[in-house]
Amino acid sequence: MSFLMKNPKCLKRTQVEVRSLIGKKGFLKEYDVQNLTYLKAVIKETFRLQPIAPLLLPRETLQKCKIGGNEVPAKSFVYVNAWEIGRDPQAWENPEEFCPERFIGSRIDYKGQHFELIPFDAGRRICPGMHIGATTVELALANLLYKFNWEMPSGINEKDRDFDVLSGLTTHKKNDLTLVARKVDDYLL
Ligand code: HEM
Repeated sequence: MSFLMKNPKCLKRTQVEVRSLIGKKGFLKEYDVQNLTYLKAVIKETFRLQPIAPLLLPRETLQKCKIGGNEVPAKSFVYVNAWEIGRDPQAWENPEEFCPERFIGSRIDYKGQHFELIPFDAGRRICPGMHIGATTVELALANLLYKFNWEMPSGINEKDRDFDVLSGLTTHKKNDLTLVARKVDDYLL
């Protein structure tokens, strides 16, 4: 929601997609979100810019090895910086820009096959809850956008919408995102 409030055109496009696909159905179920291409792209773009575990989980090397040409002694802690990888200019065009469109028609996904996008990590220890995690986020966002129109409270302006996070293994917003939700009458949907 923070990224969408900062990018009203993306908010509008996501909302139009959700409402036109779901029509007057009243509530979205898990199987509905499979057809929400743009909303899925919004979530991928959010995972790219703001991975929930920015350094994934640390690993300890069992024996000395080489990573990217560097000698790493045995019993070293190794961190993979998913946050930095998601903003790598060699992998992404305009990496700092929130642009869900970059995923439309792209094969890049977060399922561990594309190392430029690894919010759930990759390989043997990839998050086993990846599908339920992503679906839960998709479903919650889709229903929030379906049922409500969203506005900034009066007196809050552009510069108050920050992306500061608290330090920790997982990302939590430092300052709450406070929004005004206006319920859309069913007959208007
Ligand atoms: C959007 C939601 C989620 C994200 C971004 C996420 C991300 C991650 C990441 C980055 C790891 C560390 C992988 C590693 O480097 O070892 C992990 C591990 C794990 N996640 Fe998730 N996760 C999410 C939701 C869930 C859910 C819903 C469940 C359970 C229902 C779950 C269960 C686990 C478990 C059990 C591990 C440890 C796996 C292992 O050590 O082999 N996750 N997750």
